[in-house]
Amino acid sequence: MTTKIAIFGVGLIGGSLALCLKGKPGITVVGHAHRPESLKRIVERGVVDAATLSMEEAAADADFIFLCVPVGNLEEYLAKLNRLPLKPGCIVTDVGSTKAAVAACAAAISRPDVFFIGGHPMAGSERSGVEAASSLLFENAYYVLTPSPDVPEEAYIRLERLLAYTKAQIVRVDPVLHDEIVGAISHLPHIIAVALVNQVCDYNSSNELYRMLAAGGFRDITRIASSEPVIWRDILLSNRKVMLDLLKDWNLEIEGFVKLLEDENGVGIEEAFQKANRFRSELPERRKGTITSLFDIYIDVPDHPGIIGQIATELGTRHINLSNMQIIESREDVPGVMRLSFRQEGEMERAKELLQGLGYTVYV
Ligand SMILES: NC(=O)C1=CN([C@@H]2O[C@H](COP(=O)(O)OP(=O)(O)OC[C@H]3O[C@@H](n4cnc5c(N)ncnc54)[C@H](O)[C@@H]3O)[C@@H](O)[C@H]2O)C=CC1
Ligand SMILES: O=C(O)C(=O)Cc1ccc(O)cc1
Repeated sequence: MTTKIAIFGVGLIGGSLALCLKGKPGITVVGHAHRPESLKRIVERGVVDAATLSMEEAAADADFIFLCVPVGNLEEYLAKLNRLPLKPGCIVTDVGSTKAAVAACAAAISRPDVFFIGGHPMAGSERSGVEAASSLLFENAYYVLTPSPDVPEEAYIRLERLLAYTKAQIVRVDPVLHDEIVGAISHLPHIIAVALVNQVCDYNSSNELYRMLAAGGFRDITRIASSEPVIWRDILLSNRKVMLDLLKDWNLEIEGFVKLLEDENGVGIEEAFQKANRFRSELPERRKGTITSLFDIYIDVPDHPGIIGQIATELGTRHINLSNMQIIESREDVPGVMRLSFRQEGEMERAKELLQGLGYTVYV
């Protein structure tokens, strides 16, 4: 007996799910694309067993349907699916970054023999499209599910079992609460990153030195400003009410800083940094998969040819598996900083000891 999985929207998230599920015992993954160009990309990337432009064909006899399209298209996809002959017991789920709107919409078109369970894998990247998909994207990440109370436990468990292939940790959250929390920890940071980059972009139009001098710190905190505009337009509009409240609070935070500076309140500035430092140090360890790495160390490296090869060889000889290596900052007159990423904490610790032993300055 085969389990048919239909994935609508095989981009970063849909493609990563496809890679997690394809080839698993008894599973067939069918991808749906809304345009011939997208179909070609999915087939070329080889993430699905079969691909089609026909919604009907993709959905026919599917045991699970994953909607991995932009949030703004979820309602339309649900409405179209609702008109198709779906297999009794079929579970329809989505991966959208907001959950309240899709939950309301699914409730309005629910059918007794088909179950909708909202979902949101809390992993991703600023990249998009099937080319960026990875089977390891969800490993160790949280994966939120937001079933309505009338979804039978049997259906929830079936989905949870299937998602075990992603190696994510499933958490059950109320959809409205999800949007409030994710609004603060994901959507607000995206707005702030974009606003900051655009502020500097405007200054830069009268003086190119801004771009030239913008280095590590600016890049680090603005990575997510490079995220897909259509995906983020939809997320922010869908979570509009929550975002408006959060932005009011954000304005208060910023006004607080304005006041501290106006008053030349050094103690207050220190307190603000101490509070942030304390809370940040209590954040859970990074839990994401490969795209943002699990365990990173940073080392000062003199900027001379051969250094990358030397470090990689030292690690390789001791069978320490490196998942990524990146020069973050490199100038002729100062040491560069290299980021080494490991999938296992133990490997990171061994690399740290080894490199310290070889005389490198290592930071965690
Ligand atoms: N980017 C991220 O890091 C994360 C995104 N999500 C959610 O996952 C969903 C998919 O996002 P990504 O995979 O990042 O985006 P993506 O742009 O990589 O993929 C979107 C896919 O939907 C397809 N699509 C189908 N109908 C479409 C239409 N009418 N208009 C535009 N595209 C259409 C596109 O061809 C593409 O394959 C979104 O709902 C997003 O909120 C969830 C977690 C993380
Ligand atoms: O790139 C990052 O760090 C992200 O924040 C990725 C991301 C984007 C959207 C989501 O709904 C969840 C995760």
